[in-house]
Amino acid sequence: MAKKKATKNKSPKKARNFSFKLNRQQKVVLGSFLMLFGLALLVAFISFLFNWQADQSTLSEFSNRNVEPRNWLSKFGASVSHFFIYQGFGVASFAFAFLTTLTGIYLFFGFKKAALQKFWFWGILVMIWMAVFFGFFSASNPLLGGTVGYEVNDYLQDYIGFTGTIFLLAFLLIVYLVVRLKITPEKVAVLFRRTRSEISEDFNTAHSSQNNYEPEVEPSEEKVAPLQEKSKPAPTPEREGTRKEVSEEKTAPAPLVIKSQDNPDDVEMEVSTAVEEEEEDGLSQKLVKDFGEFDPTLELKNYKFPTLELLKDYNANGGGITIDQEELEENKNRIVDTLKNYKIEIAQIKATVGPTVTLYEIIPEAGIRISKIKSLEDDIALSLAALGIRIIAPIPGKGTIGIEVPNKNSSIVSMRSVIASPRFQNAEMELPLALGKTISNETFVVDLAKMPHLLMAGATGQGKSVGLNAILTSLLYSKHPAEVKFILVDPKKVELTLFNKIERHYLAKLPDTEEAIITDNNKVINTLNSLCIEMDERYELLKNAMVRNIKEYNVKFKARKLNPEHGHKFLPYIVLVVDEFADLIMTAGKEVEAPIARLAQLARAIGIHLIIATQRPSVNVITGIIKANFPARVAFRVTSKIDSRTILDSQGADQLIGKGDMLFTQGNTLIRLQCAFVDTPEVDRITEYIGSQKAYPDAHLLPEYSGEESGTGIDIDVSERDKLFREAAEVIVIAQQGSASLLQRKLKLGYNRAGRIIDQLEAAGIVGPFEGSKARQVLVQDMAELDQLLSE
Ligand SMILES: Nc1ncnc2c1ncn2[C@@H]1O[C@H](COP(=O)(O)OP(=O)(O)OP(=O)(O)O)[C@@H](O)[C@H]1O
Repeated sequence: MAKKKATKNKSPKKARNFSFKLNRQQKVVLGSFLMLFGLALLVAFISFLFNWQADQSTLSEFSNRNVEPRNWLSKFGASVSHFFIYQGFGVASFAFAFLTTLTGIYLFFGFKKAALQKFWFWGILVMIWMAVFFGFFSASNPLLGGTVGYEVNDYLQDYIGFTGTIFLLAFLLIVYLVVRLKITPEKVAVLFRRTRSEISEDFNTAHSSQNNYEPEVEPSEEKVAPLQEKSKPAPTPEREGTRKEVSEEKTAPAPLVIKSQDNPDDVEMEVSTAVEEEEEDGLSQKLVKDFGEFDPTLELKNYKFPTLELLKDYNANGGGITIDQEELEENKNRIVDTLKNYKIEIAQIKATVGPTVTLYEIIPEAGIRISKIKSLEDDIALSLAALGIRIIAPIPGKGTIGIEVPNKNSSIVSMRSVIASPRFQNAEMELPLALGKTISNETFVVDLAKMPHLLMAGATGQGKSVGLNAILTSLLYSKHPAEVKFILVDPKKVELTLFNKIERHYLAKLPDTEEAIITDNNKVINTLNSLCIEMDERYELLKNAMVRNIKEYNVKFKARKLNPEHGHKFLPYIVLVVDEFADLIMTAGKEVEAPIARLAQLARAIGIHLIIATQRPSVNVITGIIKANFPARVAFRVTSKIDSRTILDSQGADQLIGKGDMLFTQGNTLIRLQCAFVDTPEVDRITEYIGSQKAYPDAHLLPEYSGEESGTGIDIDVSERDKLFREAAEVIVIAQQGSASLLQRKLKLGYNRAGRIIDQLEAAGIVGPFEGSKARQVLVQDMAELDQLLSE
């Protein structure tokens, strides 16, 4: 709109009214004049350097046509040069000739004028500086500093002395280098380092004599680009200077050419439109050029990722998978015999030995019904005298039937082995999780960002907590503290405490809370609601940045295309981990279910991911709405087929053997995995290693959420008051303490009901508004006052 308006206003008619607005022809004429005039000055100045003494006597006889100066531009050249060089700025006057020529070029080609103004501003300052600098030597050669240089230098020396003048000039030089050429000590250091490495590279490759000046420029320029991409310090000042000019020259004429082709008569307004666009886009490029890409890790730039040595190597002590030929043969024979008893002939059998389970793949003879084999599950288990046999009929995508038989001696899948595996190390994922190893002993890595939430279930002691630790460890080994934040909910109070050590690196919490790890279920509600606010804020940022997800947003932010002054900031991923979800649902019910469902439905695009673990995978814990939004699920061993169905929508989890044996699904197929094992001492070492490093001043703060209870104007109908309202009021007034937990204890209420009564008491004016972690103020002093209030 604005552009259109500007374009419309600048009609050619109007433009003609302003004498300083030149049309294209005028610009070309004036440009060519200035170019040639600048070149003439250059020629005259050069000639003056050689002939100034001989020509000096001719200056006073300008009108005498018989006098012929030696200057290549005759009388004009001698006079102008004398004026600029001798009486003016000395050799620094060459800058004037250069600036004039440059102005001509800009007008001739129609480049944008903003850059030109800068050239003149800085050019004149440089000219004066050089004149004063050369003023030191004017006594031996008056051409060096010119009269201006000599006089100013002399003047300065009178007042601040020789040394003072040198200091002043040195300071001005530094100002120029820093402000104009943007040279900083860091950049010089980088230049120095790079030049050194380039020299040694050149030395190593031993380029022959072809390696003259020109080809050398190319490769070094090429090297600059990737360096900048990687947000490393900017290129050398000289190169940067030239790059800037080149880019200005390259970008500026482009619109002109297009416009002049489009509409040759109306060049002026077209050019001004183009400049507007240029500057918008140019700013981010310039910022990236000047400061490199935004680096979110800069604040903790010396942060060191935990090393592999912190993890125990279980395979070092004779661990690892051992193939027991005898056991394999025995199991094979039993499978074949059992099936034979039921008249099922086998065409082929193949075994794949995994860490805890061996998969026997069988191809039955033609004409055998798969359901028949499936129904023999218990019989096969009986004949093999083994627990945890699972029959997969057929194995998806393979056309075979799988029988999984637990190994007599299972081997531990160490966290170290999965973290060190190339699959994890080279994973190009946003949030890689090394969950464990598959039955064919391949490391299994998934991207939490793609899941986008994970539901975990398993009976007590089957490996859930180890699984959660493995997930958190994976993220600690792959993500910088600036890139991911955890919110840990641990009602058991003991499982995740170790992560307290990394509070100021990796954890997020509500403002004004002391502990980052949430152990109180009541506080979870506030955190979840605060996360919903964070989600809404992030969506707003994404909308303003016109991107669809957090990845695109952060890429744009790193490229400095989003202005932090407009509220934009680098967004870390947020991973919410709830260790005992059943407990939470029991105490807070709908109040947690609603925000969890909302987050699960909407948070995927903005980088909030939920990992929810539960011992009791019953339908009132994992409700339909939660299940629908958690397509990725992990089941450790559960106690019943019904539990298995609740979590996986199919049986199988009840046939697992425990100790980290698990089934993973992200849709249709079930994958059997042995979870990576990470022990408490290992987690302790990792968190200690991270915690001992420099941290942020505080944990990542979530948006403030004051709690719904604080809602002013709670308007509750008297008829809707709880049956226990009066008793509750009495308890509160007697104790003079307005807390829901007091009501819970005294009246044996659930948290929800107690909270509702507190709301009603607030509406009745008996207690004050919600005050964060403090109990509410009781507004009624004694029972008499309460009686009076209630009778009213
Ligand atoms: N991946 C694994 N590999 C080997 N052993 C494991 C693995 N996971 C768990 N175990 C064994 O099982 C034990 C119990 O695991 P864990 O504490 O994770 O169970 P849990 O499901 O969290 O139990 P609870 O719900 O009672 O906390 C561990 O101490 C460990 O000995």
